[in-house]
Amino acid sequence: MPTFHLDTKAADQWLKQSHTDWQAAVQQAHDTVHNGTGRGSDFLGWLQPLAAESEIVKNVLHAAEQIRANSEVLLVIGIGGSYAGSRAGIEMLTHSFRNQFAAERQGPEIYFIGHNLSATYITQLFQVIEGKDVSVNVISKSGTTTEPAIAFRLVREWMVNKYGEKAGERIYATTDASKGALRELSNAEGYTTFVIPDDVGGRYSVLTPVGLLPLAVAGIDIQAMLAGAQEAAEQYANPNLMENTCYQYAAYRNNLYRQGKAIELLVSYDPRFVTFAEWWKQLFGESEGKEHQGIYPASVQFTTDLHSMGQYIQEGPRHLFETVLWVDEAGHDELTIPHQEGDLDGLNYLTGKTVNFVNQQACLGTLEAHVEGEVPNFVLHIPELTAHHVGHLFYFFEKACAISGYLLNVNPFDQPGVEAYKKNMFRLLGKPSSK
Ligand SMILES: O=P(O)(O)OC[C@H]1O[C@](O)(CO)[C@@H](O)[C@@H]1O
Repeated sequence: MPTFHLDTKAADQWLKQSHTDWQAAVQQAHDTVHNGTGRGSDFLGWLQPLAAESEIVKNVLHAAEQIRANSEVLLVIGIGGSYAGSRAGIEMLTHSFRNQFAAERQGPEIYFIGHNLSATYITQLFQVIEGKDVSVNVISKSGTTTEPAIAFRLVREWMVNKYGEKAGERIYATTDASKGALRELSNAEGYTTFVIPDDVGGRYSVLTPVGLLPLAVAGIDIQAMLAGAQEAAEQYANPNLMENTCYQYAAYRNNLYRQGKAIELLVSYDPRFVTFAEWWKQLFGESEGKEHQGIYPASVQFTTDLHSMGQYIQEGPRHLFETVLWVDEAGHDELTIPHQEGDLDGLNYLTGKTVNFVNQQACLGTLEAHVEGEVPNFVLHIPELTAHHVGHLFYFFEKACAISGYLLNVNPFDQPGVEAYKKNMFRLLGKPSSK
């Protein structure tokens, strides 16, 4: 089977010259993760992906079938790690215009809510779902996060107005096994619930019921996804830096950081990666940005952003490096550039070429230009956007992030900094201390 690999001359050269310097540190980070001896080691539950045939997965599939059978819309309520992964997976693996394109869509329309406090977004979403049959998956590990809690209160009221006593049969809660307001409410209302394991933090939870239920409702083969994650877990359990692409990525980015490259751009050449980049930013941003350290994770979409951020990347401050996601089999090779009499737009030199070919030349040309402009980069080759490979991809970055965090000497599993805004917001809102 074609596999994930890293590619660029600079990274290869660095690896050949420096692997011995980095091997000891990588081995130490590997042991810290695998022996559970580091800071945050209570949160290593993601290291072994769920078995595709497990009871949990069967229950998720059963709930997804129910939702697909009786709903025109699924509302997914969550923020951060309780939302970005499933949205990313759906965007990578289903039709680009899924919600608008009933003929192609497998399953209900899926909308996300609870990841902002925009009255406009919420109001307009209620307009979109008016008159439709709706199910709800409310997701919150803590069960107390303000944004999804407010959204759920509004959605619950809407559901009770529409379905009365039967509203609860259409509400699925994914939360802690025993604590938090959402758990208490779910128990009181008798919702079907799924558990976010104690040892999996929000940003590492996409391959638990957090991500799996919305993904399954979208018609994605979650068992193939878990098999891909399992493949990655085995492949990246090898501590040898020369043989482990995931560890090479973790070490190389730390090496660049030590040379003053403080910003990493995740680059993709397909809008299907827009939300994946958001997921990746949370993963690395919350994991590494602490103790006044950490690479700033940013993202760009090419070729779109070559016409906006391209200038900055080429000639701005030299504190950037790029990680390019490239899909080897992009699909739709049938889309070729037609011949036109007169060649008034000057494009006949491309007659018969696929759009994918042009995109690839754009990528190669950009890589060359950015290397010349002192923006180091490397390419992660993804064989194809299938459920299997996307499961592998999620795991790749989760593992890389844990290793990278330990190489940076921070706890990759906590996020104390996010409390600061909440404290102020609660004071401004007059939240009682007992709540
Ligand atoms: O699932 P919860 O507990 O609602 O948290 C959502 C997100 O909020 C954070 O706790 C940060 O505010 C993230 O770590 C998490 O992914």
